[in-house]
Amino acid sequence: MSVAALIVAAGRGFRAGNGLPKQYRSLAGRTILARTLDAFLTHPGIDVVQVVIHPDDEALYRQSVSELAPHTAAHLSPPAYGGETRQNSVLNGLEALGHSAVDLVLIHDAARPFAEPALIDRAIAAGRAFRAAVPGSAVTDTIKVVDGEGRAVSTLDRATLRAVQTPQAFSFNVLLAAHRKAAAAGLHAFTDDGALAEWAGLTVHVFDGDAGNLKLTGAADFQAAEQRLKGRAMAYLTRFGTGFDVHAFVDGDHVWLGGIKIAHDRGVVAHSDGDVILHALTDAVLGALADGDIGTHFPPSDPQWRGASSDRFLAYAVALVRERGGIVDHLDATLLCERPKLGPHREAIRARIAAIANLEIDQVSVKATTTEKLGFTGRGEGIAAQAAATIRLPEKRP
Ligand SMILES: Nc1ccn([C@@H]2O[C@H](COP(=O)(O)OP(=O)(O)OP(=O)(O)O)[C@@H](O)[C@H]2O)c(=O)n1
Ligand SMILES: C[C@](O)(CO)[C@H](O)COP(=O)(O)O
Repeated sequence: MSVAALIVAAGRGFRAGNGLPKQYRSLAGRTILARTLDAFLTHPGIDVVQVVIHPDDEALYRQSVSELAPHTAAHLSPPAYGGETRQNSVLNGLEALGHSAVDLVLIHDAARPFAEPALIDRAIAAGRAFRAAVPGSAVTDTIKVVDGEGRAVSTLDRATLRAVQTPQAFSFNVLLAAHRKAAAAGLHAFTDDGALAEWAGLTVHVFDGDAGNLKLTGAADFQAAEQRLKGRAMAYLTRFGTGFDVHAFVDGDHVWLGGIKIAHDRGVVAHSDGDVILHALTDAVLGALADGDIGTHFPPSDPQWRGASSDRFLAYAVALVRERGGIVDHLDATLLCERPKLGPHREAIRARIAAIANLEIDQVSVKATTTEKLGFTGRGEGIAAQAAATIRLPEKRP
């Protein structure tokens, strides 16, 4: 049985304000969408993850995916485009998934980044048992029906009410048929798939939700989520890693430094593009993770890394930190050579490293020193860089 997660991320987030669609806002250094995707991509019960995005958000989507570890992101299907309403977006995602052999589908809001593995386990089990199942929690407020003037019309029996969340689990074919039927009937505004399934005549089972599975809707929700992650930050351990890299000079007309191509009267001998700053930084991040070095992850014997842009090495190492629920706090590199001079390129290099690692520029430092004409760098035989990375890793995965 193949289980798919369909993540709807095509909304505009009007109620949250802030301009940026809320699923692409950052929470403690990581976008909400990356957090949501990670929960499903790393769950062993999920075989395929389909995301539905707004056509204007391609670049934002790619940025969020770059925060995932590459081996995790490999399980993502190409994104589908959403529609005017959440319901339309779900239908588009189901149609996109229709080409894979999916039996059970979990529909989940991108705006709910705190879905715990146990909740996903419950959704899969209930979906298998009941064909249509939604997570719900008892309500603690008294709920009143009001008229257009704000007057209470009636008070509902709280004991019969449940506040419903996602992920909602359905037999794939059953939900797709119900969605097509609703669209054909001109109905497009069901606020959840459970309601649409009820309309289509299905019996929808309610299983235990999770009070922590917050949907980020208004500004206050973002503050609460930040607070929650700050609370978790108490349980983070700071780790520090160092890196060092050398390349020999040969005939050539440029060098790559910190992801920037710099005209020079020498080139470097390298399997990749020979960017000593990015290589040293990659090793520093891997060092902080205690997870081997650049050669372990990108063997020089592997022809696919010949001439490779070193951007991907650093992006990969940073994604590993984030995949483990960690945060990169600071990257610092020192270039060792007589020439080229770093000064004219320093800000461009800092900006480029910040973009590769998805950091603010004030989290990136780049410095340089000559070695007073001593040693191989002093004689102009080669170029070197050393680097340090400060990261935080959770004692317990968030
Ligand atoms: N046309 C839409 C509308 C919503 N969603 C997604 O459905 C989820 C729940 O919707 P909501 O929280 O209402 O998000 P928005 O529609 O973005 O918010 P708002 O109503 O404030 O604009 C979100 O992950 C949102 O991206 C979607 O994929 N397509
Ligand atoms: C699907 C949902 O999250 C269940 O609580 C909710 O109905 C989505 O509502 P929204 O208005 O699209 O945020």
